[in-house]
Amino acid sequence: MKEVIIATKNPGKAMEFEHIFSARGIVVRTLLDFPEIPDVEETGLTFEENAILKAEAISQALGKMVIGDDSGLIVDALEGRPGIYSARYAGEPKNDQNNTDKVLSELKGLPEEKRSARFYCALAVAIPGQEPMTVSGTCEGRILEERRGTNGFGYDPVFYVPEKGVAMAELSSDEKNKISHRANALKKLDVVLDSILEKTGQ
Ligand SMILES: O=c1nc[nH]c2c1ncn2[C@H]1C[C@H](O)[C@@H](COP(=O)(O)OP(=O)(O)OP(=O)(O)O)O1
Ligand SMILES: [Mg+2]
Repeated sequence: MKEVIIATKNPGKAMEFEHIFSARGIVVRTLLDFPEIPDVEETGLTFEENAILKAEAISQALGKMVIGDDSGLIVDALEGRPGIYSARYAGEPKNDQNNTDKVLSELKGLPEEKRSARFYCALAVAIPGQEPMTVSGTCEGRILEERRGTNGFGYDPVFYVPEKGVAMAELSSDEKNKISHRANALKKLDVVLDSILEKTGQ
């Protein structure tokens, strides 16, 4: 059975990767399966740098091909914040509820046309002894005035997806996994992933 290791401790991301890869007969393992591996410090200044930091640290620790995901929410009215600091926007320990509350309160009273935002996902592929490669994907939308829906994770309840007419957290996982920033980034990996799996024998 083919296997892909994702350098994440986020259960929401883990579920999405499992969902997308299982359709192709690939088993996903995440850091939730390796609790002994310490956290990777996200000291990069871009999503790509952080995705590489995560992928390379875990690839080195396990001696295998590993994919890192660094993602977040970019809000135009906030000059791109929370951006790479999305996970810890309202401080540490990270808390989705507090993070979304902070964005909602910062945008309070702002009219719809000024609430544009996008999700961004950078994926890095690290293979022992090789230079890492990255791909990215986005998903355009706007910030709602209050939470809607209970699916997904993170900022999904406050992110309106115009093409669907609902909040991201109101989409089924099937629907989200067709249009999300993560899915869009993964589509760009599609072409190379099969040959990588062949070469690494994973
Ligand atoms: O599809 C998404 N729907 C809603 N919110 C999302 C999504 N994708 C990323 N996000 C938010 C969650 C978190 O606030 C930040 C990611 O931060 P990020 O450091 O990449 O992930 P994380 O710390 O949760 O787990 P890990 O680093 O172990 O992969 O952006
Ligand atoms: Mg993180």
